[in-house]
Amino acid sequence: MSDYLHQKGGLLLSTLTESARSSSVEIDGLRRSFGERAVLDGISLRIGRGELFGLLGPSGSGKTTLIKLVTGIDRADAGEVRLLGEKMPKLAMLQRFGYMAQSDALYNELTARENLLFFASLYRLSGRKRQERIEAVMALVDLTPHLNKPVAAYSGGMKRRLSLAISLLHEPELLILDEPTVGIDPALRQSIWKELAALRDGGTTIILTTHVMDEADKCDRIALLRDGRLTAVGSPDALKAESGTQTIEDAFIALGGGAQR
Ligand SMILES: Nc1ncnc2c1ncn2[C@@H]1O[C@H](COP(=O)(O)OP(=O)(O)OP(=O)(O)O)[C@@H](O)[C@H]1O
Repeated sequence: MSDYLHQKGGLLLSTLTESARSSSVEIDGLRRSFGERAVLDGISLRIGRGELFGLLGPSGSGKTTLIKLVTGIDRADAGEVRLLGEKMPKLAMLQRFGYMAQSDALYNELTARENLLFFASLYRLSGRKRQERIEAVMALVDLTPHLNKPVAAYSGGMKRRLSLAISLLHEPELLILDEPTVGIDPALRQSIWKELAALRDGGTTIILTTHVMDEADKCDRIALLRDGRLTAVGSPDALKAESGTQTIEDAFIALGGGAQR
């Protein structure tokens, strides 16, 4: 009997470690209400390591609320989030993921370089490595000539690009991006998507929200959030097949992605 329990325990443990190893993001039974309204009404989801995962939903469906719970910025009323096997919220996890909020969290009175230096110190980057990373991320978002400008003089799109650069600064193994390409020109948007795909190919897990359907099509899997629940989760092709549609936009509408109730 004890052998049996030992074996069963071992099996359970190895299943749990396997799932922790293969999932970057584990969300279980997440609920969040504002007043009477349940914005998230029992969300459960697994996002695998090295997956590029898109979160879609009509405006007001709770995408940002979910992202804030995943990062640990906001607390759920019920349910649990684990990032890279660690229960959130956990301060030490800030080193391990990159986060780009929907509204830019930048110091306007400082230059871009000073903003990057501030975040580099939070991520304990210093010396040559810090310099290399600052140069690399500013080149990536096409802001190198504007490194020494105060952020107050940046346009909205430039601020978005700087926020993206900051989220990438410490080469995190997990990237959480809330509408990363809003206000960014098509050419630069394409190069940012190439970089996101390259990061994913290198093993980085990426979760992002988007309203842009051709971006959703580039994700490995997408989830559709509506009325507090995930109404569909799968690869773009699987969701098109499931809804009998040819485009992700039609699939989005067919699967209940129209305006919120
Ligand atoms: N702190 C808060 N207090 C009260 N209501 C909130 C709060 N944060 C979000 N909400 C409400 O929760 C709902 C979901 O908001 P959320 O920003 O998560 O939606 P979203 O899907 O990200 O929308 P969008 O696509 O327009 O960015 C909205 O009705 C919003 O007004």
